[in-house]
Amino acid sequence: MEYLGSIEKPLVLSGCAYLSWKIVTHIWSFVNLEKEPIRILVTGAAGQIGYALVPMIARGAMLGPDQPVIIHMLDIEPAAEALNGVKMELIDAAFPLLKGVVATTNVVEACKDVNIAVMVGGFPRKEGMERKDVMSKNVSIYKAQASALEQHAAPDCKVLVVANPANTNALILKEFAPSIPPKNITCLTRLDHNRALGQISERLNVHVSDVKNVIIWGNHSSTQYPDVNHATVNTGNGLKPVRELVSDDKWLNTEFITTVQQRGAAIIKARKLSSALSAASSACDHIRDWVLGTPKGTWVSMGVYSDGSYGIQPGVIYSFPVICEKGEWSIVQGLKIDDFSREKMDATAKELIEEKSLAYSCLN
Ligand SMILES: NC(=O)C1=CN([C@@H]2O[C@H](COP(=O)(O)OP(=O)(O)OC[C@H]3O[C@@H](n4cnc5c(N)ncnc54)[C@H](O)[C@@H]3O)[C@@H](O)[C@H]2O)C=CC1
Ligand SMILES: O=C([O-])CC(=O)C(=O)O
Repeated sequence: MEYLGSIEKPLVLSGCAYLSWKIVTHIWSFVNLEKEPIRILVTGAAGQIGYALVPMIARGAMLGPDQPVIIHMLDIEPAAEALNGVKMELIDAAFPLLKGVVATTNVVEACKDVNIAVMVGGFPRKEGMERKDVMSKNVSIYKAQASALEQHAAPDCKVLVVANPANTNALILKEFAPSIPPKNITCLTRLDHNRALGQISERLNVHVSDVKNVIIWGNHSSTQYPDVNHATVNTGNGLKPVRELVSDDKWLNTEFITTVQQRGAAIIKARKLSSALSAASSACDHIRDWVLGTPKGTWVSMGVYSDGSYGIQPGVIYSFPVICEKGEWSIVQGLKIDDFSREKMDATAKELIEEKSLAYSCLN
């Protein structure tokens, strides 16, 4: 600056200061720019999963801490008063991200312009029942709600079916909403995936976030196959295969599998109610990863329409390992499948094919 005279120097300095101030305010205006709210439908919102799920969504657990949301809640007429109570509590909790609440028993109003639909509404199974025992009651709900979603939701709406039998309800929804792209219809097996991570973490006494890449194949039922053949643990000294660390194939091939398969029943036995907080939390995980992407090197399990990968015939919603990027899931390809896995993957596929024909017979 030596070459500047006493008049130019203050002018240049104040010019620089002005420019810096402009840059800072410009960046700040971007940082502060509030995103448009996303509309999220929760059906069965007056039920126990709904009651756990809506505050998680309103707190940002599903779409992140800077994403405003408008929650649409649907339930049936007998639950209208309870639903209104949930709405009152959402207002009372003064969630900063919550920009609006629609609480209704009208399916058209509920589906209007929603970007994400979490379908929890239905009848839960009770102690001693299999998930397919609630089939006849629930598939007809999913047939009816398919057309409402197709006609009134946002065109790119992402759908997650939670209510049981989750895979088959999702399939019925897909079949009766032909204009919704099949890739936008999924079902929840993330709870099973998280349960498998939890069991490994307990067994190895490592933190659950250090365990990754378990797989749930197939149906969200007692035939599902929780597979650890590709799972790893971050030991702090690199990634090690779960099989090597557990070093007990007998446990991994028997008790581990049945514990995960039967965990829903164990919760029902203990609580006399089905899993609600873990189901709600896993539903948030499912949508968050789908919309915002899976972390690099990590896959998750999602029930998606089979494209024939791993020899699973198209025509069923089957849980696969997926990675998500830019709002799209894709099935992880090329994993080696041994004979033990093959048999279990086929058994759960067979159950889904049977469930499909049972579902259709319930609808006729
Ligand atoms: N995929 C998964 O990982 C899990 C699935 N589930 C399933 O989720 C479903 C919900 O479970 P909970 O919340 O415990 O049951 P819940 O009985 O407490 O709540 C279900 C709600 O759905 C409502 N509902 C019934 N018919 C409806 C309709 N046509 N439209 C809108 N709402 C309707 C009910 O009035 C009730 O408020 C069950 O089918 C259960 O088996 C439960 C846990 C995990
Ligand atoms: O077992 C049930 O009926 C509820 C459920 O789907 C689960 O907890 O996984």
